Amino acid sequence: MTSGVLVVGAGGHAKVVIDTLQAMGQTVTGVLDDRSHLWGGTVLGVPVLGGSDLLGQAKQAVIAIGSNQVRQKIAQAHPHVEWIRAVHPRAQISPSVQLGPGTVVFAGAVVQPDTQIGSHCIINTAASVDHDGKIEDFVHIAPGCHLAGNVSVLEGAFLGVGTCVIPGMSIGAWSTVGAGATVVRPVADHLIVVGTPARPRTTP
Ligand SMILES: CC(=O)SCCNC(=O)CCNC(=O)[C@H](O)C(C)(C)COP(=O)(O)OP(=O)(O)OC[C@H]1O[C@@H](n2cnc3c(N)ncnc32)[C@H](O)[C@@H]1OP(=O)(O)O
Repeated sequence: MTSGVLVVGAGGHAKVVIDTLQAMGQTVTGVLDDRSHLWGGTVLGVPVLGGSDLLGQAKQAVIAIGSNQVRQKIAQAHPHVEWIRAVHPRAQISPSVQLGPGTVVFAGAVVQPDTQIGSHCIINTAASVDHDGKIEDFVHIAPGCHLAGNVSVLEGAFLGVGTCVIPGMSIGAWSTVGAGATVVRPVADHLIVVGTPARPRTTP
């Protein structure tokens, strides 16, 4: 069993996860990535040890991959791993907030009272989730998003950078909200919406 934390994924998102874990005082012992050309390299000075099959040796790990589908697949394939939370010391999280295992919250993010955040979510840099939010598993809320009170984001949804959501809205499962959109009506499952007000993207 490897001591310290393993990080799965060797891309840009992994750099921010490693930086966040180190800011918490955690020791990150290795990075895992299935792209074999990265093995033997480093990410922020942390060695890339091999592929995700090495998770079998992990005690604690975080999945640092932006794709919501890929995080779900890896988490489901490795139920024995202790998925830890990575919460930057300069994120502000109300004590009443519930955070699921494997979820990461980056610097400058604010999560207000009685919000529930599921497993393997990403609350990215300087995003805010206001009171009574319900964020389900495998959601990614990108940098600078602002969710007003009582917003629900269902499993696997992705909110692009700078999204705004008015109070009480629901974002459907595995939906995508384009960068800079303003959500003023509920969004159905498996939809891509863009713009202000956000509307389903029309394809030519
Ligand atoms: C730290 C980090 O980096 S975290 C990562 C954060 N990432 C993001 O925020 C990315 C968000 N992604 C987007 O907004 C994307 O543009 C998506 C998902 C909405 C659409 O992506 P694609 O399917 O590749 O769309 P594509 O680029 O082909 O554009 C298709 C059309 O939609 C329009 N469009 C794309 N994105 C948007 C948007 N956010 N708002 C308004 N219109 C948009 C394009 O202008 C284009 O219109 P046209 O056909 O009239 O020229």
